[in-house]
Amino acid sequence: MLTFSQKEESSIKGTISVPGDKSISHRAIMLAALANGESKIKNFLTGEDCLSTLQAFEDMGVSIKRDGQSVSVTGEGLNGLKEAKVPLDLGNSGTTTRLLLGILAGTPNHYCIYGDQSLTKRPMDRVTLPLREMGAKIDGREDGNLLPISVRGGSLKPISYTLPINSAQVKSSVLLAGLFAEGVTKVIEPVPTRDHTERMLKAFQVDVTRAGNEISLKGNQTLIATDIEVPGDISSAAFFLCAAAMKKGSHITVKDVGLNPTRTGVVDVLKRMGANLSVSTNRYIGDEPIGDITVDGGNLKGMTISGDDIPRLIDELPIIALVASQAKGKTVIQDARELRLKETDRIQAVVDTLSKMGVSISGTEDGMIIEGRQGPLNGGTFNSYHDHRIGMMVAIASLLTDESVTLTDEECISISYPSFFEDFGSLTGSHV
Ligand SMILES: O=C(O)C1=C[C@@H](OP(=O)(O)O)[C@@H](O)[C@H](O)C1
Ligand SMILES: C=C(OP(=O)(O)O)C(=O)O
Repeated sequence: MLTFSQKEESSIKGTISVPGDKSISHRAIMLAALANGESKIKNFLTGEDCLSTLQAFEDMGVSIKRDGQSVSVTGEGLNGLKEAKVPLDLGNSGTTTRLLLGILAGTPNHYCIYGDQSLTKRPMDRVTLPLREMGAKIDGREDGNLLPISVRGGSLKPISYTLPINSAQVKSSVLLAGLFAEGVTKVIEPVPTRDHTERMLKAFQVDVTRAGNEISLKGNQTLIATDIEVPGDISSAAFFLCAAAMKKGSHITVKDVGLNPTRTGVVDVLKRMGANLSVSTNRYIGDEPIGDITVDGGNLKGMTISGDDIPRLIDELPIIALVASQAKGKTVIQDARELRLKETDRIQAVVDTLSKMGVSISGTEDGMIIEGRQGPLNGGTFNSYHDHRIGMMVAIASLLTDESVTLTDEECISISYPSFFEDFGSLTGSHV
């Protein structure tokens, strides 16, 4: 339990670097484990989700050494994974589960996977259905939709798969299974989703091509070990970018953050809301752009966020909803039904939390409608719903009230941002 007691007039100031990107850290361990030779990963995210990925591959016999944020992985090629002696515990991580299922589908061993209470409720048929179509034997509760799930993979045939939902996890799962299939696997994505898997496969010298919205990959290619530096996570940076944008007098810079255009929806939305924000792309690490984002606090206006914007900021929607509560006019979020299937039902959690803080907000089937109020919020005691992004939203909301805000079950924030409270303290000058 944590209590925040900032003053309403306090602004946030300073320069930070946020921890490594969660999506990229997962993929770095996975691809390095499937490669031949030693890959060194710098700035690996030591959040619990990525540690679940690391542990799962160690359990499958991959030699992994970690020293803080530096990880060395020695892969033995596509067929190098061993049968694990234990069921694989994937904790709270949807990305680990869905991407790993793609890999296990191609591996001729038997595996059992399970996770925490939240992960056990999340739908897996979005990947188990196409993976079964490719030939994997998968079983689990609700006919393979819910964990625990068991897999016996091997002898996959390629498919051409049009994503029924706009999900990078599903795209990546099918592409990773495609590495093991005889022939060319194709994934068609009607709306672009984060493309870290495709970019990183190229870094491991896999020939993966894109023509329009169709991504193709031939099976049985050799992944060549490579070194990877993980950019800062823009989804973590978003909490402080949003905080600064809505607090007048604020001025912050987040350095060395990933600027992959499939992830920068939050930057575009803040700009469209009128935020004073500048981005400089400094360099590429691997195929991923990286740079600094500076934002000054000011007046914001409401807007509609929908369609192709959604996958580019899906994890940022809780904090964007909070920003909307401080903007002038109404903000409408649509086409974000997926939010109901995250670590918790994020539409319900955001609506309940912000309503209790005094915001006029309502949930819809696929989004939220938020009336800007531009006044101080109510304090009180709030729960994270065991969802890291809801917990961080509450912490940032505490900057918008002069009443005290207490957050319970805050430990879950270390799932994606283990040093969140240090950065919060350094930018707000407060000790929590
Ligand atoms: O591929 C990834 O690394 C992720 C994809 C997104 O999920 P969906 O693919 O389910 O939209 C996102 O919400 C998640 O935090 C990470
Ligand atoms: C939805 C998220 O992650 P995952 O799906 O990997 O649990 C998230 O980090 O917000």
